[in-house]
Amino acid sequence: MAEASIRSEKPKHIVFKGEEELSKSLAKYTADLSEKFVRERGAFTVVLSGGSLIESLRKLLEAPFVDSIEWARWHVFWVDERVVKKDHPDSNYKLAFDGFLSKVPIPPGHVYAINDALSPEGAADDYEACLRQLVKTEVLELSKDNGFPKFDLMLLGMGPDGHVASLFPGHPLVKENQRWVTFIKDSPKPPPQRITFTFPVINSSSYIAQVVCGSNEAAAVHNALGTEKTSDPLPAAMVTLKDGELTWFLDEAAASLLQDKASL
Ligand SMILES: O=C1O[C@H](COP(=O)(O)O)[C@@H](O)[C@H](O)[C@H]1O
Repeated sequence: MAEASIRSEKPKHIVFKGEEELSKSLAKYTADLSEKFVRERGAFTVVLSGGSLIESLRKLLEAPFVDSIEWARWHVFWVDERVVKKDHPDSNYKLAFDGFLSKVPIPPGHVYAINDALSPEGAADDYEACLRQLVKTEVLELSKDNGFPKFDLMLLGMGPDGHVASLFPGHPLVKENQRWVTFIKDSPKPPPQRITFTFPVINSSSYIAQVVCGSNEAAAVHNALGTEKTSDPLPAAMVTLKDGELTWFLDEAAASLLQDKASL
């Protein structure tokens, strides 16, 4: 089992006056990384969350980003997905498709949704097999450090309880350290059946933007960005990159309980 990651220092965090400013900055950050990875290796592997994150990506759909990004080089994945049909209101794929993916020319073959005909176990196995195939075709790289897939950018949200992906506080899945993709049938947040990337995959990323807005999340942000040692950290506090860059994008409401909350 993985040890609970304890940070020695606070990760980088940027506080914005409001969600509008955050969204603009997130678009530039994402576009700059797209340009870097397309130049360096001809592809950009991007992992999306569900929830409010998708709305915060809206500025990518506007000038100058929408015209300058090489969308054809993007490969899009989900850090977690609800095991429902792709046209179900709870589907993270549907949320991203309706609000973002249907508005940009990413080739449909580069959008890796789950197989919604399978059980949670089957869908997790199938998604992991898909990732392994993409390693063979060199779309996806492996971490030299631990052999887990290394995505270029993960765009993560966080729930008010401090969960990330479908990794919930106190749930044994936070300790999974073998699988790339696993499943949960008792998610405390509905719907109960989901698949999720595991922490070794999340923590092998090159870049992570942890995007959090609103006062409902303020206590979890305060907890997760603290450096106090605890044997039972929030999942959001377990996002930690040894060989990558983690940046928290916060609005003033989400940062309201932090001491250093000077905003841009
Ligand atoms: O259930 C989920 O919740 C989290 C957080 O969502 P938010 O609406 O509070 O931002 C999300 O990141 C995850 O992908 C989703 O499945």
